[in-house]
Amino acid sequence: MNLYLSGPAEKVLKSDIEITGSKSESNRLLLLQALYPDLSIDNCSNSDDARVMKKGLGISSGEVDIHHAGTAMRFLTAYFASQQGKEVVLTGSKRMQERPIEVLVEALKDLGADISYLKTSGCPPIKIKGKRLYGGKVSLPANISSQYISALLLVAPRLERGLELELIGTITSIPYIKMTLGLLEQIGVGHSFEGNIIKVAPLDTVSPRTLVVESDWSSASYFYSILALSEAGSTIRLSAYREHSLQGDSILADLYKALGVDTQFQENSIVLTKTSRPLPSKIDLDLSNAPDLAQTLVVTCFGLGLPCHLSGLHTLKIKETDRLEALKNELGKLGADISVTDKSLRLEAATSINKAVSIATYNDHRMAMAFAPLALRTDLIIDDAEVVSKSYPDFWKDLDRLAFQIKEV
Ligand SMILES: O=C(O)C1=C[C@@H](OP(=O)(O)O)[C@@H](O)[C@H](O)C1
Ligand SMILES: C=C(OP(=O)(O)O)C(=O)O
Repeated sequence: MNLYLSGPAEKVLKSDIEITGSKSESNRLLLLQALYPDLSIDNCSNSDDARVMKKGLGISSGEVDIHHAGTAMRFLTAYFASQQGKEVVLTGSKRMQERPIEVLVEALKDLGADISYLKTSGCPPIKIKGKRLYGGKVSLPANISSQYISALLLVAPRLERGLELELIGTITSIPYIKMTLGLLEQIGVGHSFEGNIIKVAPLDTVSPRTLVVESDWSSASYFYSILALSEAGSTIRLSAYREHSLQGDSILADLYKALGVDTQFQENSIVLTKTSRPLPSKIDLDLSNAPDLAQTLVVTCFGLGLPCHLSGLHTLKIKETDRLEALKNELGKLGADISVTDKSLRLEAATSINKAVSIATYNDHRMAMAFAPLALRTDLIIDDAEVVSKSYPDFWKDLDRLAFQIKEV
């Protein structure tokens, strides 16, 4: 499905939008619920990634295809490795079969797991024969993906000796590790994170309780971008959000202040308002703690005609696609002067935007959603627009609520 997008006829935007639960929190809680069945989950994400996570947790033998879901692949690997008597094959999309998992597999093997590669060494598909793992100390590189660390932490309280992780190298995507520890804390798991050592204590049972997933801040980023590109006075209420979030992408509220968008926390919502504040002369950010915001931010800057330099992007090359190359190609088609390295991106101030360009999305939900706000500046076509379902299946419906003009072509 390719969609032709134009901006709303009414220039001042106003809408209320309910966003589905965070996919990161949901996939962690789904795993914790499998380990502690007394847990219940409210506002669980309706994303494909949460759906495949549930499906994976429901099997005890045979193959499960987790498509493009990085967290599901990594979290289920740790789960099945520690489930005695279960024997499964975890596979995924063509891209998933290129996304590295060796760091996690090696750490689990050090703990006694039985995991083998079925195609390419270091990547899915993998065969896992579940064993009783006892836990203890293990070291692993921390500069490739935090998901390996979260995967180990999530199963840690179920291991007899708990876990002591030594993180080697610069730790990337730290807020996601803290989110994992924050959720463990909510169910009563003892832990510490000092320097490069994380310790998790064992826990046998939890008392029955319901954990409420906050809505997804990465999904909120597209509305921040829309507001940044809209007329002063435009306002959007998003729910359900909390002022004290476990999600690192809640840094959006600060980042977009510089781009003219104010955030007010009201009960369970955030109210975003576009102000008439003057823009800075350039944006320069290190996004190693919020890698999923890179695409949104660079497209906003392009639409605003602002130069921007983003660093800390070393994880982008191994996500749903090589996001640095994808951004360079697609912004380039729109007329941007953009250059990338393997960990940074530089965009020069745009003076014009090419019209009716088709934006390829590379099986990456964030390519589709990050480019959509540009319809406020020029008509554009988003190819394979259904990719959004990986994290935000209702994205196009919600854009329609904002009166964007959307036509299937
Ligand atoms: O743990 C998580 O839920 C995630 C961690 C991040 O990945 P990396 O740690 O690989 O950067 C992030 O990009 C991804 O969307 C979700
Ligand atoms: C990188 C992402 O997801 P994952 O790694 O879980 O596939 C994402 O949602 O931007």
